[in-house]
Amino acid sequence: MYSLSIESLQYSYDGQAVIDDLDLHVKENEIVCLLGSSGCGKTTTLKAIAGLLKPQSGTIHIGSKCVNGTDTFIPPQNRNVGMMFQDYALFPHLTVFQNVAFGLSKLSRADKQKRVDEMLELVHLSEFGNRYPHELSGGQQQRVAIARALAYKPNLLLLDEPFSNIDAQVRFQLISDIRSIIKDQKVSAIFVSHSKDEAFAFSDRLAIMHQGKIAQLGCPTELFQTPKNKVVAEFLGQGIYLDAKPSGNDSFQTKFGLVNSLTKQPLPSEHGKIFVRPSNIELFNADSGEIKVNQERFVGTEYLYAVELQGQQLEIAKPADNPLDLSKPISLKIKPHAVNFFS
Ligand SMILES: Nc1ncnc2c1ncn2[C@@H]1O[C@H](COP(=O)(O)OP(=O)(O)OP(=O)(O)O)[C@@H](O)[C@H]1O
Repeated sequence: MYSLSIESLQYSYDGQAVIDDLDLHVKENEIVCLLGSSGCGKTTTLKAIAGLLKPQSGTIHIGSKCVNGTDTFIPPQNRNVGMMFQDYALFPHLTVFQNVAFGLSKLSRADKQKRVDEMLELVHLSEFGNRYPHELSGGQQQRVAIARALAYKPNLLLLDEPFSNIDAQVRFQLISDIRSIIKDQKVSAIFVSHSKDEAFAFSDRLAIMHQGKIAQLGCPTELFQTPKNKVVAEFLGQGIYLDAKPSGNDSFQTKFGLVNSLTKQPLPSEHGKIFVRPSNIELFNADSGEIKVNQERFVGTEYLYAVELQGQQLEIAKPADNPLDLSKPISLKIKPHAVNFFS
């Protein structure tokens, strides 16, 4: 069974479709990231799941329970969904203990104490129960927010850009900590982000959103190696398109030589384009070569060389201990990789 199933969801603001026939299925104990550019409908999707807005059509099931359908609309407080947002929204006038206890009014005093103690221990803040939010660091506040969201044992956790206010130096440690906490608690979660680095670190599968739809759902390697379309390929990182003609079922003839693919697939015989990321291109000094470097940049462990290939700009790295000699001819080769071909 899925912990969340969304089918044919439609939502418009003032007649303008923002979610357009969206389908999404999240497995039990799975963390899925909704990843996409600004305005593609990520937050609106979360709000529809939480019941903070009412979609015009489509169905949403949380576990086996229908929370949104033709004749059904379960209000947010009855969906058993935990939420955690960018600004943490801790109550400033309540202590850490009181913040975590906030949603537990139905429990007896002793059960409440036990549950909050468990939660604070889980997020390593047992010593901080009497502090107020302003007496905590950003990362500690975020851990209180996760403790509060998990305290009443939600079936599903919704996280909207929860790490964007956290200092970059501690962000990835916090992401790893919160991921472990969610996995320990065996809760499914939907996480909204702009950042693919955060998404890779935090989630099991990524749903790339584009114009109100899921363009593709899969684990990071699957999306990288077999993007269904150009939107997905480009969203996951910089690259360029090169004219290419398939040759056999695992190589492509390009202006820069034969490119071997590590994945075999039936290919059409006509020309198309391959999407090549800078990491798949190697620059080197040769006896002859036509590659012109427009700019060289030293960034510590490597040099970045700005080049133009078939009218497209990109930066290609070389290790700092093996730089190019710009006074000599430069050539390139495209390394064997899982080639993305588009007809
Ligand atoms: N209350 C509203 N009234 C009208 N339009 C809205 C409203 N809220 C959002 N929108 C529009 O709906 C679209 C989707 O917004 P949404 O907040 O879901 O995007 P998002 O993918 O979460 O963006 P971001 O990454 O910038 O937070 C945007 O074009 C936005 O301008």
